[in-house]
Parts: sequence; structure tokens; C-alpha cells
Amino acid sequence: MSNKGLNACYEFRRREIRHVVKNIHGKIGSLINLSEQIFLTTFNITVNMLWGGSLNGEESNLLLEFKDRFEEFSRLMAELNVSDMFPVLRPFDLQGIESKAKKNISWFYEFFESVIEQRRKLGEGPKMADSKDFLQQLLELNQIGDVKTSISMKEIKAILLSIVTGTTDTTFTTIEWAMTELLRHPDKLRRVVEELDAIIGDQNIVEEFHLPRLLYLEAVVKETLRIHPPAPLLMPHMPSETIVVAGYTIPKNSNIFFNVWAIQRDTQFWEDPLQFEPERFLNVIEKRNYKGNSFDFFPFGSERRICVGISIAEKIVMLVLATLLHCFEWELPNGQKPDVKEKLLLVLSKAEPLIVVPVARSSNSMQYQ
Ligand code: HEM
Repeated sequence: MSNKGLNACYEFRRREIRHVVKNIHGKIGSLINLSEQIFLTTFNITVNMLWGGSLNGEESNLLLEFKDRFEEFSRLMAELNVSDMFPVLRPFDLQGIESKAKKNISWFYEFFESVIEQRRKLGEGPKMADSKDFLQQLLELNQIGDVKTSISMKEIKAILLSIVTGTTDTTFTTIEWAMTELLRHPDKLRRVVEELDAIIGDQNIVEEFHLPRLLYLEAVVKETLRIHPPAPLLMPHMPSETIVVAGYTIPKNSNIFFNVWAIQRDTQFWEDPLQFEPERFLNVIEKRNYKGNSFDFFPFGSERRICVGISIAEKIVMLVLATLLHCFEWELPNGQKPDVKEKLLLVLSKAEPLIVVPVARSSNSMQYQ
């Protein structure tokens, strides 16, 4: 999505953020599963931008089913499959991984079919400033007679699935880890809140135009992506020719994984690498950006296959985090620190959900009602 398109759908992001603040506000003082709230928000922001819809209220059961199915699908994708080692066994699907994955994909595709059907009945759908939403653009590509540029309905569903999953899970897990690290490091949390109070104040809500001025929060997000990169091995890469790199021969068509998780924790590049220290990004902002031009920090990959969603990811992560921290203080049950146990499915996420008690920063959170 172009910058113009991204800005055009800001209203959708804003609406979802207000919705989550209202939701959490209703639970002040009680234990909540913050991970679930963050997932709900990132999912709804994504689908809002794609087709102007969201799943709230009674429909949130459907959202939770989506989350469960997606988790199962991720687990299946991450499971060791003997057919990958012995392709001759593939037709037998000995562990049933392929058939279970296909069942999940059918469920996702049926879900998208109902969204498309609804769109067909309603016409063009909500307008974002002067541009059409993403689903409308895909449907128009489907109508084109030219075989070279036209896309099939199956391709539309596959694109929707990869964007919903690629956006929701990566941004969700980044926000969850950032909140976890801040709750483990009260001094860093205090610095974020001081910055928010200085730049946003208590009479305004966080808006996207504030984000470029939140330099400490940006450093927090970078430090989170350094220690907890959502895609720790990036995507598999495959050279089209045999090449020699640093004296090692890499045969054509081999599967190559870059262990960015290990590189970003390597003492050769990082002092005290296991320490959560956002300050390290304040001094070298020019060098350590998301462009993948520094091979000690590249959570979005690099070069030709670099993530295409960097700008949108930055906006979602910063906006949600800034809002959660501007509106509420967060207490932990029995004063315990949240743990940092990881689980690797399609993304590297927190093994246990973040369970916390929201406390209103009164004047701030009222601005969002
Ligand atoms: C914090 C959030 C995100 C992280 C950490 C992340 C990370 C990555 C990584 C590591 C890759 C593979 C790069 C490589 O192997 O060299 C990738 C690819 C991709 N990402 Fe993201 N991503 C994020 C958010 C998003 C969002 C919001 C979108 C939605 C538009 C998106 C869409 C994609 C697509 C389409 C690709 C495949 C690009 C290609 O193969 O050419 N990502 N991402």
C-alpha cells in the first residue's frame, strides 16, 4: 500500500484504537488478558484496512475462532514433517499435517468468501478519503479481461490470507513483547511515559502525526525487534545459481535460513546483548534503521525480498503501544514480573499470554471516549 493509501485509511486504525481503549476502560482494576486485546486490535486494524470491516461484540467469537485456527495452522507449519526430509513419502501424508493444514485453509477461504459475498451485495464498500479499499482493488483486478493482469478468486483469497496473517501476527507479537519488556524494566517504562506526557499531554489523544516525535518509544520498538524478532529465521531464501560466499559454496536451489535472532544477540556486534537497552538505538539512529543495510540488525530482512509492510507495521506498533501507555498504567498480579519464555510457530511469540491489571490515567483515557 502506498503512503497515500496508508494515510487514507488512518481513520480505520483510529477507530479500532478507540474501541480497544473503551473496552479496556470497562475492565479497569480487574485482571485482563492483554495479549488477547492486542491480537483483537491488530486483527481488526488489518481487516478494517483491507475491507472496512472488523469483528467486535458478538462477532468477537468468530475472531477468537480465527485466532485458534491461525495458531493451529502456524503450529502445523512449524511441525517437523518427515515428508520434507523424504519427499517420496509426501503422497502418504504420514503425520496428517497436510490434510489438517488444508482443512484450516478451507475454513479461512470460506470466511473470505463470505466477506467477498457481502461486498458484492453492498457495492463498493467504505471509501477511504479518495481511494478504494484493498479488497475493492483486488476485485477490480479480477474483473479485468486481460489474462496477464487479471487475478483469480483463488488468488484473491490467498493474498487476503497472507496479508491478514502476515500483518496481524507480526505486529501483535512485537507489541506483546514490547509491553512485556517495559513491564520488566520500570525505569524504561517511566521514560516512555514521560515522553508521551511531554509530547501528547493529558488533553489530547495519541495521533499518528505525533509518532515521528516519539524517539524513545521508537528506540523501544527497535530494541524489542532486536531481542525478539518475530521472524527469527526470516523467510527461506533459495539461490538461483551456485554461489560462493565468504569461501563457502552454496549450491543452486538450496534452502537458506538467516538466523537473525542469533545475529541480533551476538556479542561480536552488541554489547551486553541480552540486556533490554533501548538507549543503544538513540545514539546510532542513522545506522540502525529498518532498511536492512546493516547486517547486525535486520528484523524485516534485506534487499529484494525485504518486508513490504515496514511502514504500516511501524505505524500500527507505535500507535497501539503509545495509546496503551498513554491511557493506562499496568499492574502485574502479585507484583510478579512477566516471563520471557518464547514459543516458535510461524512467528516467535511469547509462550504465555500477558495477564495484567489496567489502571486508568484518568484524564488521558477519558479523551478517547
Ligand atoms: C513487525 C512487523 C513485521 C515484521 C517483523 C516483518 C518481517 C518480515 C520478514 C523478516 C520478511 C522476510 C524478509 C526476508 O526473508 O528477507 C517479511 C516479508 C514480508 N512481509 Fe513482513 N513483517 C512485518 C509486518 C508486515 C506487514 C504489516 C505486512 C503487510 C503488508 C507484511 C508483509 C510482508 C510480505 C508481503 C512479505 C514478503 C515479501 C517478499 O517475499 O517479497 N509484513 N516480513
